[in-house]
Amino acid sequence: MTTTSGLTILGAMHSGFEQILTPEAQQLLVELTREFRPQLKTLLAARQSRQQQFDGGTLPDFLPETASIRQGDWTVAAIPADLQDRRVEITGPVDRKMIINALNADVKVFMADFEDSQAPSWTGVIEGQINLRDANLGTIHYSDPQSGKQYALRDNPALLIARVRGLHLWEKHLLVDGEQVPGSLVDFALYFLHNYQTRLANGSGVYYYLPKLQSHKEAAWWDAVFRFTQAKFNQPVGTIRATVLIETLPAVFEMDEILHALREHIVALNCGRWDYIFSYIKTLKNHADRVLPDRQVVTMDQPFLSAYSRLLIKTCHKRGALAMGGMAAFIPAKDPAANEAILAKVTADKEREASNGHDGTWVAHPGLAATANTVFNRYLTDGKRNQLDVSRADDAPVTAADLLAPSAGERTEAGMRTNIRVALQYIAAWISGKGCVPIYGLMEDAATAEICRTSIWQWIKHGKSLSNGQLVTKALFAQMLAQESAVVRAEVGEALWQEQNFAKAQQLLLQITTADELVDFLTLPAYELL
Ligand SMILES: CC(=O)SCCNC(=O)CCNC(=O)[C@H](O)C(C)(C)COP(=O)(O)OP(=O)(O)OC[C@H]1O[C@@H](n2cnc3c(N)ncnc32)[C@H](O)[C@@H]1OP(=O)(O)O
Ligand SMILES: O=CC(=O)O
Ligand SMILES: [Mg+2]
Repeated sequence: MTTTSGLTILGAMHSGFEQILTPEAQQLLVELTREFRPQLKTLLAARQSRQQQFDGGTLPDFLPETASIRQGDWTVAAIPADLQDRRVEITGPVDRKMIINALNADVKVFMADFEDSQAPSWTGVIEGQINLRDANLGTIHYSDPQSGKQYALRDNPALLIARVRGLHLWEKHLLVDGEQVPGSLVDFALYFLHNYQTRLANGSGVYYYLPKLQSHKEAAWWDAVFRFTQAKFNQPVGTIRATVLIETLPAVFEMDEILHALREHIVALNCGRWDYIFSYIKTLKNHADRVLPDRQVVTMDQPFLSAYSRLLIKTCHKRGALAMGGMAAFIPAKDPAANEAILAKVTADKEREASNGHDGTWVAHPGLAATANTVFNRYLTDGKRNQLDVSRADDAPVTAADLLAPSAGERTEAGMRTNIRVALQYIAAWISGKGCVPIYGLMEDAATAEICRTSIWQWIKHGKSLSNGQLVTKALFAQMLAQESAVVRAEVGEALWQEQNFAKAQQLLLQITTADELVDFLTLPAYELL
């Protein structure tokens, strides 16, 4: 259907969708797309040419042309009162029940996710906007058809921040001038339009998380999008506030520049560790001396990850921005002894972040909020809301070599087989519309699944051997994929195997892992199947 505004809507207009895709929303999408899509394409092309340099042997480094920004004396705009204390944030997809449970959890913030934990099906995207609108209005409720349990918001729910899709994702159900609209702009625009009045009436602002940026020029693009939107709705600069995930290897070398480009809108950077590990693999995919070991040993105490966390804190605090920690992928277990072990691991992870100087952290599940609170409450006593006073100014400088340091650890047959089973199950879930799933006791989302499949691709590319002496080849992978698919088929049962498109997932995993060129994001070919 092509509307009078010039937007073509290819997705079905289910009941209630007209409240989101209103004429005003359509107009905003058309204007934003016409204004910002051409530059976005240039930025995406720049990612490719920069990657060609890394593929040719160049290593990422701090940019000489922006040295004056790094050396300059400046800070970002003051942080609004309701964003000062973010000691524990829960994250999760924009399903109705999850939103209510997240906002009711014992956390300061809920990051409502259109990215790593959300498969962007048409209904998921638009229903997500309905759900967030109702959440901001305070009217959201849900009745579970299976259990009959009723869900509604508690008093003083957590603060809501929406994470939009990454710049690489397109919305195939919406066309402007015959071409797809950037998914990032769809999520941004619809969330702004349907919530800014409610949020401002409540004395707050419109808050976003921005994922997967690769350069300060992309940050400047977002800054321009914010300015355009604020001006259009006669709202002052700073109505919109952003937290930027530093979760790509190129971006870690441009943290000052990203803060500077967004200085009137930014409040924090966040260590998105899972995408960061994925990006380390992808960016350095041709560098035989930087191939990572098993995913299980790439933990935050690896030198390159420790350097990343410390430099992010130092950079943010120097500029007056918060430095958010990231996600431990553990989720609670039913068995009490197993759960105790999980809580101990989460405690250790959060302790490392808090003692480094992070201002807050993420949890994947409400059952982990108390554990994370306990750790951060010990650092935030006597009315302290954050650790902006921890400057790390006396630390030895974090160098490019520190940020790129190779990781010690084995590549094992068990590690490779686990990667296969996890990637297979995750892709099957994603193309069936579910972007975050529990697999073998861990939270798995787009970022963690990317690590699984790119690790194997890189082991094949560089002819790495496993600790048992087996050479990792395309043939070995294909053989293990067939074997592990049979294991998963037995584990999930025939009905789910058929229902969740496991055969398609198996085919896609085979294709992207044995391709000569690394596929940029698994969600790009997977989106064709969604
Ligand atoms: C790399 C990154 O980007 S990290 C950020 C992206 N990832 C995420 O956001 C992870 C979000 N977490 C999740 O989606 C879920 O925790 C999962 C899928 C991993 C596990 O969910 P479930 O299988 O439902 O777990 P479980 O059965 O233990 O849930 C118990 C209850 O907690 C709720 N719950 C679990 N996780 C969350 C969450 N993140 N937010 C809100 N509620 C949650 C469930 O809805 C369920 O509620 P109910 O008792 O009312 O039915
Ligand atoms: O988005 C978070 C990450 O770890 O990736
Ligand atoms: Mg991420």
